[in-house]
Amino acid sequence: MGQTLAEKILSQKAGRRVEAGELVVVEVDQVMVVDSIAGSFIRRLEYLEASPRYPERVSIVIDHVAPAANLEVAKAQKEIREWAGRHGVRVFDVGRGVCHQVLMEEGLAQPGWIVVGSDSHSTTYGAVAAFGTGMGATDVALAAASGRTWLRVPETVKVVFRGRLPKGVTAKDAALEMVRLLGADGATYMAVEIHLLEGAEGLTLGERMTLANLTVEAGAKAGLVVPSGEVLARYEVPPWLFPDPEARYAKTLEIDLSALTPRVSVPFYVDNVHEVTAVKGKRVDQVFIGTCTNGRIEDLRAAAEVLRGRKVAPGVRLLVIPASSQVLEEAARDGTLLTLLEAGATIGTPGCGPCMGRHMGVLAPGEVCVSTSNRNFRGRMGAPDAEIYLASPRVAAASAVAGYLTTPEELEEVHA
Ligand SMILES: CC(C)[C@H](C(=O)O)[C@@H](O)C(=O)O
Ligand code: SF4
Repeated sequence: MGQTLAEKILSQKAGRRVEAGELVVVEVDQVMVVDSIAGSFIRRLEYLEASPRYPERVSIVIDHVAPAANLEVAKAQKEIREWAGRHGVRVFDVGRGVCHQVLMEEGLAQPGWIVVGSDSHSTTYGAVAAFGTGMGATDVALAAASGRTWLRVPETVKVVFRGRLPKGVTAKDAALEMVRLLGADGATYMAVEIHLLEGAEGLTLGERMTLANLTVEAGAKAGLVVPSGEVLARYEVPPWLFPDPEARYAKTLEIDLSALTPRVSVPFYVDNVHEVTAVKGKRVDQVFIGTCTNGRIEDLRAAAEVLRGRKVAPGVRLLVIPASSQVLEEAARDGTLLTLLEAGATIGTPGCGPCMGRHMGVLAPGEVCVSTSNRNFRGRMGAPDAEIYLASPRVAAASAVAGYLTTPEELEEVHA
């Protein structure tokens, strides 16, 4: 019988053929810990009187509250640096960027690897068919201490994207549509295996990251994109890392990219996805372009394209936080940054920015934010009644110019 990608990766790592439902103990290729969880992670290791078994397989990223926003955070970050120094663990410090973007740029997620992260969006590594998964501080600490972890081999949902995206429609819209169809708990503890067919293979690495990133919003344990296109060109993909035609799936879902329109996820649930036209005209106070979902150079360029020669509407704050220092450098080099600044954007330190409501753009009661991130839960960015609408960088940029939720295409019509 055939195997899914998740079954194949876990079989390789377990050294025996395994199937969905079985328990396995596997070697972990990379353990990723973020600043907010690092304190608990260190405490667990201290409690066990343990240190990382393979320090070179551990990365700590200071990204969620970076630079430190207050004394407590500053002390916690100091402890991280000191502990990492003692144990020979690498730290990506303030300004390097969002954990998932940084690990990908650093080549610390490779096809067929298992990456255990202290962060739920560790599914992002599935863009290169790495089994990336988020776990709590205790499990992550045990993975660091032993170099291994245990997993129940997940069932798999197959999601097939066919065709090419129409002009003005993005991978974010496709990802939101996937979450809508799956539902917020539609893939709980399952692997989402993404097949790109009939033109969809053209999706870039960044676009694949956006898709894999959002799979966790349907509850996925991992989101694995079948390697093709740019991934085959840029990575070494082992020959076994392709799904078998007879693999068994819990369910299959098909999405026709060529028929897609711009989407928005309406508060307070990520799967509450509608066409932008359904909520068009919603007043906006803040627009946030960034995060592990959509803070890459292509996202900043897409926003700049909409903003070129235009100004952010009076009273609207446009925050742009590049996902990494590399993205920021690239944006500085190619002029994207200047276009954003001329339009009235505020640029923040690469990292998570206000995504989690900890700093750099917290929302006041009653405020409305259009964000390119992945979560719009109640209170996520500040006040419990503040509203977050999740959309693509294009829609976010157009909304910043209009002062209300809209698409670039509708902006054109208004101005014509
Ligand atoms: C802080 C971290 C644990 C958290 C996560 O797990 O995802 C954050 O990144 C988020 O997006 O909510
Ligand atoms: S950018 Fe947002 S979603 Fe991504 S890791 Fe940071 S807080 Fe989590």
